[in-house]
Formats: sequence, C-alpha cells, structure tokens
Amino acid sequence: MAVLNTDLLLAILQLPHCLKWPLVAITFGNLLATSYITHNLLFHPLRTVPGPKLWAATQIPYTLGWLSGRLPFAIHQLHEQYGDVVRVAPNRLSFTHPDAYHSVRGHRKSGQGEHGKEPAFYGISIKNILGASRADHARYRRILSHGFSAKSMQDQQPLIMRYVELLMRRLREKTRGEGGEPREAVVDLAAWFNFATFDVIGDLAFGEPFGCLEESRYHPWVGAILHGVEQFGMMVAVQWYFPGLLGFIKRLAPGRYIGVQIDVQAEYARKRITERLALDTDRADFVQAMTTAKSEDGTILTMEEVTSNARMLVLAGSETTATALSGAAFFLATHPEVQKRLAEEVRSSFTTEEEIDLLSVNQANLRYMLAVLDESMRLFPPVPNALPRACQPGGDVICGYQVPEGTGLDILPWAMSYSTRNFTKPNEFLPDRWLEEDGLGQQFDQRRHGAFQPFSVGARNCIGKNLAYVEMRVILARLIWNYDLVLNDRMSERFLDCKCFNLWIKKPLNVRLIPVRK
Ligand code: HEM
Repeated sequence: MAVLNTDLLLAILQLPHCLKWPLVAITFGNLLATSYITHNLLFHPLRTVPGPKLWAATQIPYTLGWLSGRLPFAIHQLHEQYGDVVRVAPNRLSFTHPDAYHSVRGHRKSGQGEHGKEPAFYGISIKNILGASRADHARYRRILSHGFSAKSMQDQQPLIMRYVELLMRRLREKTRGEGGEPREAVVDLAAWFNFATFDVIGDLAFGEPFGCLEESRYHPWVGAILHGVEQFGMMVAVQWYFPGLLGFIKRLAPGRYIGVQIDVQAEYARKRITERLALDTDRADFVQAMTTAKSEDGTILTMEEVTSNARMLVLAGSETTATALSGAAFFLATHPEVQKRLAEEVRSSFTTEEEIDLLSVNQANLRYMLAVLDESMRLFPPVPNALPRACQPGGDVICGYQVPEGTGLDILPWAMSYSTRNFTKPNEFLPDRWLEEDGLGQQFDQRRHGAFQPFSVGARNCIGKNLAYVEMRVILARLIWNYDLVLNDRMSERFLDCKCFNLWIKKPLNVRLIPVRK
C-alpha cells in the first residue's frame, strides 16, 4: 500500500516541473485510492458481510463482470463459495435466499418505504411503468392493468391467434416438399419465436404488427432493439462511474450513443401511436387501455407517457416470452424422454390443431407443459440479471444484515436457480420437480422453491405474466402437436452459452422439425 511519506513528497517537489506535477498527481491519486480501499475493507458498514475482498474493495470486478456479459455466472460462483448473502461491490449486496425476494421487492404497507429501482439502471425508463417513481408507478400500473384483465385477454384472443396461426403457416411452408408432402426442415426457432412475439406485442402496443412473420425477417425497429442490448450494458456502466458523461458522448459521437437510437425509436413509436389513435376504433389493445382508463385521481396518461409505456411493453413483452420458448425448445430437443411425455399430453388433450387456442390451453390443464416451461425458465431465465434496487431511506434489515440506505440490492434469477442450497440437482433439467401435486415432486426438496420467481414479486412484478403463460402454452402446444424436435448442429448445442446484459444475446437455435404423422 502506498503511504504518504514526507521525505518523498519533498523530493518530488524539488524535481523539474515536467516531472513534478505528474508525480504529485500520481502520489495523491495513490493516496486517495488507498484510503478508499482501506475504508471499504475496514470501516464500511458492510465490512462484515461475506464475500471476496477484491470485489468489496472497488466496483471494478463487478463492472468487468457486467461488461463481459457474464455477471450472473460469476455471481453464482460467489454465492456457492460465500453463501446466500454476498458483498459483490463496496456498496452492493447480492442475495440467493428466497426470503430476499419478499424483503427487497415484496409489497410494502402504505407509509412504509420502498427499495426503489436503481437510477443508473432504470433512468431511461423514468416515464414508463418500469422505471417510474413509486407514485407514478401506481398510476401507470392502475391504468395499464385494464389491458391485462381477464376480459381484455378474452377480447385479445383473435388478435393473438392470428399471429400464432401465421407462425404455424410459415413453419408448414418450410416443412412441405414441392408436391406438398410433409418433410423435415431446419429452422432457427429462436428467430421465429421472436418474430411471433414481436408481431403480437407490436399489434397490442402500437395497433399494428411489425410484419416480421409476414416478411420472415426482423423489422428494422425490432433489429435495433435487439442490437441495442449490449450497448445498453455499456450505458449502465458509464452511468455507474460518470453519471454526467452520457450527455458529452451524445454530443461528441452521436452515432455511437445509444441514447440517439432511443430518441429515434421514441419518434417511431410516437408516429405509430398517433396513427393508431386516428383509427377511432375500439379494438381491445393496450393503446385503448392507456388512452381511455383513468387512474384513481382521475388523470389519464399524457402522449409522452403513452408512447414511453408502449415502447416498454414491446420490449418487456416480446423478447422475454421468445426466450422462454427458445429455452423450452432447446431443453425438449435435448431431452427426448421429456419431449415424448409432453407430446403425449398435448396430442391426447386435443382432437384437432384448430382446437388449440388461448382458452383451451388454459382449460386443458396441461400440467406437464407448465412444469416444462417453469423448468426451462429456471435454467434459462428470460431476465437473468439483477434488476437492481437501492435500499430505502433509513436503511433496512435484510436476510439478517443491517443494510445502509442506498446500498445496491441485487437478486439474480440465474444465481437463485443454480444455487445448490435452493434446488436438488440444480443443473439438471427435471420438470418433475414442479409436479408436487402429482407426487412426482416429492423426490425433491421443495422448501426453497420460492427462489424461482421469473416474473419477480410485489407491486412491481410482471404485469404480463398471464399473457406470457398463455402465449407460451399455445405456441408450444401447436408446435408439439405438429412436430418432433431434434437439435441440428454443434452451434445450437451451445445455445445456452451466451452473454447477457438486461436480456440475453441469444445465439441461433437450429432445430430439425420432423412433421408428425397423424
Ligand atoms: C416469459 C415472459 C416474461 C418474463 C420472464 C417477464 C419478467 C418480468 C420481470 C422479472 C419483471 C420485473 C422487472 C423489474 O423488476 O424491473 C417484469 C416486469 C414487467 N413486465 Fe414482464 N415478463 C414476461 C413477459 C411479459 C409480457 C408478455 C408483458 C406484456 C406485454 C410484460 C410486461 C411487463 C411490464 C409492463 C412490467 C413492469 C411492471 C411494473 O413495473 O409494474 N412482461 N417482467
């Protein structure tokens, strides 16, 4: 460690100017760094929380993990070594105990503080439900909930089924020979699931699909969102260290600044919403809910809020659902015995493909399918990273530790899922663990299954959970009704080995679709 030595300082001050000032700067920099690290390791209120000293000393290891897109894997290793609560940066804790979900994100009584969303991470979403302040969030949530009611979902059925049918039509075109006979074909299911879910959500949030299924390719707006995932990661890191720097980058290198693309995306969204509103229709989409419903105090959303929420819905409701479906298809294609059981369930629950719709998949009680989807989301969580919160004013006691105000509170679904303390055989794909009522789950220790919360918990949990489940069930049921799935190539075998920021940067998932003889 560097020490401020008076003789050394005097010697430096006698050097020529060109050497003196750089050396003075280095000496003081060294001194500051040393005191910062000493404070973090020896005097910081979180000094007694377990964790590696290197991560507790500075924010650097955590940032490098985040920037490499491999943070969840690193944090998982730390939890395996240090336990359920780990200090992963000077001012940040990560949790894998299921209780943390409720302590950090659970419902709060009125008058009780909230562990709010961390501004560096959610700053760009300040005008929508995802990043809004507590008061605005309650207003947005109340208004948006109209678009997610059971009645709305019933009304949305024809709209959603149009894209499910279009997806199946496209896959049938690929698996048909020149004479119209069924034949095997290889398709990138990850891309096709994205096409379908973006089209559904585009129609619900903007009143018009993106045309991905029609044209069998990404709409440029959708492509920009997907390419922006990594840049978003960089932006968060800059915010952590230099909150004011993004404005400079925007002026100096606008082409490299994601905020410029965000502005372009906002403009596109505004145009689409304006066109949708001009239609004067009562179609049961989210625009309808956002522009007609009122919050408790009688206010409605401004145009800026409608646009920002619509954009957020597109992102939150598409990539996530497509990732869950891709994970399920990957695990089914690599676990033939599970696929066989699922195929038996699906093919014995319906008599024709047309019968499979949003209502019937709910009524058919496809228990094994639900277990497959949940187990897939456990091992490949669509939102794998922290979604960080900041500890409430005045601090709080969380999982037995006194946590100061402003401390970053991380819960990573990836680390929760792969924890040997939470799940029996955590690395294995075993849908039976979720079939408790059928007796099959009894071979597993169920006590910490509350660690599986892919949709989060509390007042800010996923508002689209029911929509996501019904969409996933209907698409998977139709796929399994028509095809057996076999993984096609080496690259697809490594499908799960990808980088993640707030979302995954997914690889292609090339699956051989083998038409089922009926
Ligand atoms: C498998 C699919 C999905 C998963 C795993 C998922 C997961 C999540 C998670 C973890 C959150 C909490 C985010 C946070 O704490 O910052 C969230 C919030 C949200 N999700 Fe989803 N989601 C899915 C599908 C959907 C769909 C289909 C929609 C709607 C179209 C949707 C809309 C939202 C919205 C609006 C929020 C913010 C809710 C609030 O803050 O009150 N999600 N989702």
